[in-house]
Amino acid sequence: MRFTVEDIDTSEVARRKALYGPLTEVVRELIDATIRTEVDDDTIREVHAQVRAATDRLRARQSDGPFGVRFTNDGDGMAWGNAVIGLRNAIAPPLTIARDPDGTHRSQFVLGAAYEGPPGLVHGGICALVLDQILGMTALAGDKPSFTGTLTLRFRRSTPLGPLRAQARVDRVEGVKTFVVGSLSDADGVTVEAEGVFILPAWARE
Ligand SMILES: CCCCC/C=C\C/C=C\C/C=C\C/C=C\CCCC(=O)SCCNC(=O)CCNC(=O)[C@H](O)C(C)(C)COP(=O)(O)OP(=O)(O)OC[C@H]1O[C@@H](n2cnc3c(N)ncnc32)[C@H](O)[C@@H]1OP(=O)(O)O
Repeated sequence: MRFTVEDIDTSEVARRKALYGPLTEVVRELIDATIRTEVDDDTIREVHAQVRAATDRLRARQSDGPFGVRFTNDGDGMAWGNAVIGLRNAIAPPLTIARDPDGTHRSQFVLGAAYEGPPGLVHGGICALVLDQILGMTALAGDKPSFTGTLTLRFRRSTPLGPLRAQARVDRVEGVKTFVVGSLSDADGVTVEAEGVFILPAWARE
């Protein structure tokens, strides 16, 4: 598993965020534009060649596999490849997840055309993706890893594409198992309810 430490300080983290964040954002826009564009065929072919060329330039030097979760010397986690929150992942919406003093985790975000399932509605698997992440981060205690054992969802009504909110809180802890509850909501209230059992794996126990 790729948990690694990078020997970098806060200013280097900030420099990398300022460099890679805008690249990811423009690729995210490219994904949306690819779905929604109605320009003429020649323009599509030209843009295809330009994107191919840009991709080849980025691949001139790249890592062998996924980004992994990297920690700085200060112990800050850089989950920059993460599918939900990753700073360098254009597939990630991305979510910024804040923690209240009472431990509740919350996020407000917008899911656009790239997350569609039924017409105009969020794909059920995307609802699960977002909820797995926020419940999973809520379950994390200190630097202990916590893996989703079971995630149960109740889709109460359709989730429209657009502005949404998610929240999660720990319900109870039983030994190595943390039970977390949460929900996804639109402006009219809850659309999906979630319950998760997150487990400190055997290999990470003292
Ligand atoms: C990903 C964690 C990273 C953490 C790093 C920290 C900081 C990083 C910085 C930023 C964080 C960024 C992202 C992380 C946050 C969220 C990510 C979302 C979470 C995920 O996306 S994660 C991927 C999907 N997830 C898996 O890929 C798990 C595959 N699986 C396994 O790795 C094992 O299967 C495991 C570990 C689940 C259990 O294995 P094990 O050997 O440790 O468990 P063991 O047998 O000892 O059981 C102990 C007790 O759990 C009960 N139990 C066992 N399995 C259960 C189950 N499935 N459901 C309910 N209860 C279960 C038993 O019944 C017993 O209960 P009891 O004690 O009462 O008898």
